[in-house]
Amino acid sequence: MSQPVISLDQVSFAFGTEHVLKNVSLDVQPHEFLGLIGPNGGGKSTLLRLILGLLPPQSGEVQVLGTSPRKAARQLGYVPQFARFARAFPISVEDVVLMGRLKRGRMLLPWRRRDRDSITPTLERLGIDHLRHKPVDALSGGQLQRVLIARALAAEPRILLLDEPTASVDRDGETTLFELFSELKREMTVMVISHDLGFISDYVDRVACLNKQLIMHPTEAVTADTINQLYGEQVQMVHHHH
Ligand SMILES: Nc1ncnc2c1ncn2[C@@H]1O[C@H](COP(=O)(O)OP(=O)(O)OP(=O)(O)O)[C@@H](O)[C@H]1O
Repeated sequence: MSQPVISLDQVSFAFGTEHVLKNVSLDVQPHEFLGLIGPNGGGKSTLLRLILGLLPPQSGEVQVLGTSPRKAARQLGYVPQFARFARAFPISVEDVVLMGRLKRGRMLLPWRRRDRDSITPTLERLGIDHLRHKPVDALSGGQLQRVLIARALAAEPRILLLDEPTASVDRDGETTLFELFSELKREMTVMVISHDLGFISDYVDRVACLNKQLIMHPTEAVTADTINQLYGEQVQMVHHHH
């Protein structure tokens, strides 16, 4: 097996006295598509923030691409939870996506024509090229989520981390996006937080179930019973037919 691109070894984390992650160990392989599920408050977003180097573990070790999360930060694409993105800025879709290119560290403001052209394939891939000049505060929730995904991809990351990227997207849109994530795994490693196990199990290679502690499952081994025993009824377990 090749060197994991994300490796957590016995990681624990608490906010004050509230223990959020307990002895979490996880290895994610190159080009793996991993689903992360678990109840509200189970620690999923916190785990992503540790991988991003935004929070330090209190004990244990996090390694990303064989180094510290901070050193690997430029190689990471992050799509934050939609609700956490303040969108009351008078800037266009194009500007938000170009912000992703800034991370590559080879761009100079103001944007040149070449810079603007460079994001066209990404906008087309997400089906949002026609929205390019719209202000982001005029977008629907689903459109904004696509813009945030395009911004992360514009940085040409080796690892893409997505925190509930389809929360505001309708079922057809969700299918389209998960088909895109499946395609992207040829180019990068993809890790996605979701509440909808029944849906994601058609796409992901493995499922990590997190409720302070983390348990890994091959996708086909996760049943409604396992989920209900571990996490109660909060995770949807509906199988969808495409
Ligand atoms: N900045 C913070 N300060 C204090 N406590 C926090 C902070 N961020 C998160 N928490 C707490 O840590 C716990 C885990 O939160 P986290 O956001 O990681 O869960 P989650 O699994 O992503 O939940 P959800 O499915 O609701 O998004 C929660 O109890 C939350 O209240």
